[in-house]
Amino acid sequence: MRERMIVALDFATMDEVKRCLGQLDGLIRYVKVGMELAYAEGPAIVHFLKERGLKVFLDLKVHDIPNTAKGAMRSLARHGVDMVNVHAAGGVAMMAAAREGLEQGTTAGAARPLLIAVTMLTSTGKETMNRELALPGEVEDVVVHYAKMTQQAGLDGVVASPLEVPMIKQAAGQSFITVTPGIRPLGADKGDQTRITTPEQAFKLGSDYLVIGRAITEATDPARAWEKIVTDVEAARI
Ligand SMILES: O=C(O)c1cc(=O)[nH]c(=O)n1[C@@H]1O[C@H](COP(=O)(O)O)[C@@H](O)[C@H]1O
Repeated sequence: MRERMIVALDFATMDEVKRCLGQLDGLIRYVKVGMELAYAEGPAIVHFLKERGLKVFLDLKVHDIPNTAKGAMRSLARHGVDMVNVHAAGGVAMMAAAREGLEQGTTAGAARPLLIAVTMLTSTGKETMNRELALPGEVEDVVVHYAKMTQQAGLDGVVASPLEVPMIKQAAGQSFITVTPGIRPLGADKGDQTRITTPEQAFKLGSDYLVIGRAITEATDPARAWEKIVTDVEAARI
């Protein structure tokens, strides 16, 4: 189960990452490098984390014309990460091009990183989606539509809220991967997230990977926060 809990290292410097990893030493297996850290520290941060034996989800949410997305993925593949992502809203042609680029860039004999697509950001609620993004209907329906597009493009899975996982699995099959942020242990501050669940609920709903950031990284004692989540999930017998 620990292999399926990805800690979001949303920091701006290598020093902050080192401090956080020190606090979580020996506990975590999988981390996420997002835009803040990747733009500040570059590919060196990925190599640093891989050298420490951690799996890395490089979350750069590529969203561009197909040719550019393909080139971006070709470059990202060279860094030996385990998972990368695009925005499903870029469309089927863009996602298929991204996959092609990723395959071209992967070193011969090495495993291709998992390629997943962000559906509707977990910070977006129905009201915002309907009014600002001019997408009518329910968030779940749009998420499932994006999941089907993602599958059609030959990607491995999607990023969504745990709340949508059962519908995604029903539409795309059990082996279609779901990576779910929007995780908040009971009592944790919701912050900018809208579509949230507890870690226990996320696993119960069938999420393959949980992405957890501030509930761990901003805790007074990150190791204790991590262990509490693990204990709660185990107590729920998931
Ligand atoms: O692609 C992502 O990882 C992502 C997609 C999404 O819809 N929502 C979302 O929160 N994320 C990321 O997941 C992490 C969630 O962080 P916390 O809200 O602090 O747990 C952040 O690093 C976000 O960038």
